[in-house]
Amino acid sequence: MSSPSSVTVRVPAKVNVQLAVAGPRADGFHALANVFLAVSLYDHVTVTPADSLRITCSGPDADQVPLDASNLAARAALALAGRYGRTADVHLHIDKDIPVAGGMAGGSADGAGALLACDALWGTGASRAELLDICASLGSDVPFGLTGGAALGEGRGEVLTPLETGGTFHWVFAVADGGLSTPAVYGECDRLRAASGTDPGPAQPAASPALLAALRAGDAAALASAVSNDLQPAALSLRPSLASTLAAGTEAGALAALVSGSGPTAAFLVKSPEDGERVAAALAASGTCRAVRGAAGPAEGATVVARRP
Ligand SMILES: C[C@](O)(CO)[C@H](O)COP(=O)(O)OP(=O)(O)OC[C@H]1O[C@@H](n2ccc(N)nc2=O)[C@H](O)[C@@H]1O
Ligand SMILES: Nc1ncnc2c1ncn2[C@@H]1O[C@H](COP(=O)(O)OP(=O)(O)OP(=O)(O)O)[C@@H](O)[C@H]1O
Repeated sequence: MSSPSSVTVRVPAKVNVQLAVAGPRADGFHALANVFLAVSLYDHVTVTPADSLRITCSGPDADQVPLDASNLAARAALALAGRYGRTADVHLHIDKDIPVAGGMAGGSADGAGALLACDALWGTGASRAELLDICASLGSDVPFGLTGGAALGEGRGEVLTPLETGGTFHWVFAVADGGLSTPAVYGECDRLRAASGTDPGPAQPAASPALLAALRAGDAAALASAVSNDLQPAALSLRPSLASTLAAGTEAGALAALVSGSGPTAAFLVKSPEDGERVAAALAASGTCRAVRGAAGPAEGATVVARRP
């Protein structure tokens, strides 16, 4: 079979339904019990052979995306090329729908998407385990971009165990004006704990049995009672206005309101797509966020959606 002239991969955003954070490790990372759920907001990464590595980006937040070698899509292409002794002479185009620096792992999604796209373009024949290993070298959230669905991330979040889900969960996301830096939010979490004398708990936090049962049962009300995010106080400390976004969604009838990962996107679990529309309209009218998006999870991980001959 001849190699394709271009490959497009679709890759989802994530919300963390549980994010339990231990104290800082010696390497500066924090051990996590990170329960990821992929949701139906997607970036598309298209890779085409070119004279040298080049990146372009389209979409509402495209101006906030770096187009140099620091882009996770470029880093993924270079890492795969390096492993297979070839050059990464490709044009990577990112069609971006995932909010940038919003706590929804958009950059990580692009890393996973570019890796799968280059793998298909070059026909490297890399195993799933090799691809996951490269993902983990790129960032803690990147392996989950490849697998999607629902998974428990341990270690710094890169050691994944797939989780069973018994149904579809509906969400509304309130996108904030401006992003938050992930290291700054972890740093603020450490600072707040030290200042208040809060014990960061066990060296390796555990997933909540009630939360895992709710996911397995597809029970949105039970999931709403079990969600938690240890980074939420830190995100609120750095972005106090987030409190009014969370309150607006709760008042509008969301089952649960929480910060997505390191924020500042606010995530609202709702009973149904119809309830989602009501909550979305109330959030849009509240003036407490820049944009509102509905989505559902679990969503499929990185998937080749087009392969041009
Ligand atoms: C907040 C989450 O999005 C939740 O899924 C992730 O933990 C962040 O994952 P990520 O963006 O892929 O982060 P990485 O690129 O691996 O690390 C960026 C920085 O975040 C902090 N970091 C990240 C992951 C982790 N378990 N502990 C950390 O302290 C570190 O300061 C690190 O230097
Ligand atoms: N492909 C990419 N898309 C967006 N940002 C990228 C990309 N590659 C690198 N970055 C850099 O990463 C930073 C974080 O962007 P990203 O959208 O991944 O944040 P995030 O969703 O908060 O991440 P996470 O949830 O994994 O902590 C951006 O400010 C940008 O400088």
